[in-house]
Amino acid sequence: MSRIVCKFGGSSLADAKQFKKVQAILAADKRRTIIVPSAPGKRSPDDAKLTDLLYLCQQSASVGTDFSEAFNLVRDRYLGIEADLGVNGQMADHLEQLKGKILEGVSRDYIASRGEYLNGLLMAAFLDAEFVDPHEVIFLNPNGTVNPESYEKLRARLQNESKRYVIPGFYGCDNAGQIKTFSRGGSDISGAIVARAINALIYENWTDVSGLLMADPRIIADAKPMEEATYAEIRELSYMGASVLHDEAIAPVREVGIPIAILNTNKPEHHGTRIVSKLSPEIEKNTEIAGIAGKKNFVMINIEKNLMNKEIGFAFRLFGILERLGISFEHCPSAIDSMSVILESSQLEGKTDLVMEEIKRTLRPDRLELVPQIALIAVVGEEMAKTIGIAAKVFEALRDAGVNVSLINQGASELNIIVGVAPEFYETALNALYRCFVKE
Ligand SMILES: Nc1ncnc2c1ncn2[C@@H]1O[C@H](COP(=O)(O)OP(=O)(O)O)[C@@H](O)[C@H]1O
Ligand SMILES: N[C@@H](CC(=O)OP(=O)(O)O)C(=O)O
Repeated sequence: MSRIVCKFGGSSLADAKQFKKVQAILAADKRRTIIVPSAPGKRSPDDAKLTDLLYLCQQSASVGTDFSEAFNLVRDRYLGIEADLGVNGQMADHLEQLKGKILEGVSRDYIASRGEYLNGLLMAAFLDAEFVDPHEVIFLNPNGTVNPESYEKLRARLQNESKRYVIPGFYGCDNAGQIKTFSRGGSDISGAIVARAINALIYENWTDVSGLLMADPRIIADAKPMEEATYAEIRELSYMGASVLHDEAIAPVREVGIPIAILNTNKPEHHGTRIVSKLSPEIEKNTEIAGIAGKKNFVMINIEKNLMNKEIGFAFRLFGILERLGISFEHCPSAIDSMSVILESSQLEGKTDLVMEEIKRTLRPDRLELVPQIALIAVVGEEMAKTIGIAAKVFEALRDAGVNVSLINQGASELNIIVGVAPEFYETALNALYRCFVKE
C-alpha cells in the first residue's frame, strides 16, 4: 500500500477539538498512516504559540528571571488537551521534567523542540500510534540541511506499512548528538523529509487555509486560491513570505517528484493546492502569474565609487567582507559606479557598524548609505517568461498607485520580478499588483 504523510501545523493542533478533526481526517483515508505534528499553535489571533512560550521560558531562565507565567501557559495547554481528549500522555511528569531542564539551562533548541515532542506524545496516545523520536532518525548537518543518512534510518524505522506512526516535526539530531531545531516553521521540512524517506504517495500539509492563496490573505482578504502550482513557484513564494509552507520543505520531495497537497484541517473536503513539477494543461488559468508575496524586513546598503567598473575584484572584496562576518545576502543590483546589497534585517543584527566600517576600510567608497528598512515584493509565475508585457504591467500598476520603486530585480530563470519599495508603500503596492493581475 502506498502511504500518505500528513503534517499538521500548529493551527491544526491548537486544542482537543482540533485533535479530533485530525482523527477524522486520518479515518477518511486509510493510507494516511504517518503523522508529523507541530506544537500547538494559536487558538485565536491574540493567543500564543507554544513554541514562542518555550523560547520565552528559556530566555527568561538564561538571564535569571522568573519564567513561571509563560511556563504555566505551556503547562495549562498540554494538561488541558490531555484532559479534554481523555488520554494518558503522562503530561504532568513530562512537564515537571521540562521545568527542571529549563532551570538547568539546557540549550535553546532542546527547550523549543519540546513543543513538538510533547504534542507528538499526546497525539500518539490519542491515535494509539507508535511514537518515533526524530532525535533518533533525523540527522542535521551544521548548516541545518538534512544528512541523507536520515532517509535510510527513517525508512527502516517506519517500515511497517500497516502501522500508524507519529513523528514530531521541527527537530532532529546534530553531529554532536544534541537536539537541533530547524528554523521557524520547520515542521514542514520534517514532513517533507519523512515523505521522501518512505517514498510517500503524497505529502499532505494540513493548515488553516484551503491551500495557498495568490497573495497573503491578511493583506488581500479576497485573494484567490491556487488549485495547482509548481515546486519552483511555491519555493519562490514561500521564500518571499507566503508562510504556509517553509521554502526548504520543497527540495526533499521535489527531487523525487512526490506531490505536496496544502489542505485545510477546518475544511477537509476542499481540494486545496497541489504542488507538482509541471502544471496540468487541463487546469484553466485566467492570469499569467502564480502569485505575489513579500516581506518588509530587509535592509539595503548602497555603495558608490567613481570608476568602480575599472576596479577589478571590487565585488569579490565586498562579498569577502560578508563571508568573513557570516552574513548572507539576498540581492545585489549594480550600475557602472554603484552597487547595492539587500539583506534580511536579521543578518545585520549586532553587526551593522562592523559591516559599514569594514566596507569603508576595504573598499574606500565615495558614498556609503544604509537604508534601514525596505520591503520586497515578488510577482511569481512559470508562465511569465513566455508572456510579453509582464514587467510593463507591474510598473504601470505601481505608477498608477503612486508607489515609488527603489529597486528592481529579475533572475535569469524569469520566474519572478522583484521590486523594492519603502515599507509604508508595502500594502498599497501589494494591492495594486494583485488587482492588476487578478481580475474579479
Ligand atoms: N499566500 C498565502 N496563502 C495562504 N496563506 C498565507 C499566504 N501568505 C501567508 N499566509 C498565512 O499563512 C498561514 C498558515 O501558515 P502557518 O501559520 O505557518 O500555519 P500552520 O500553523 O498550519 O503551520 C495562514 O493562516 C495565512 O495567514
Ligand atoms: N512550532 C514550530 C515549528 C512549526 O513548523 O510550526 P507551525 O507548523 O505551527 O508553523 C514553530 O512555531 O516555528
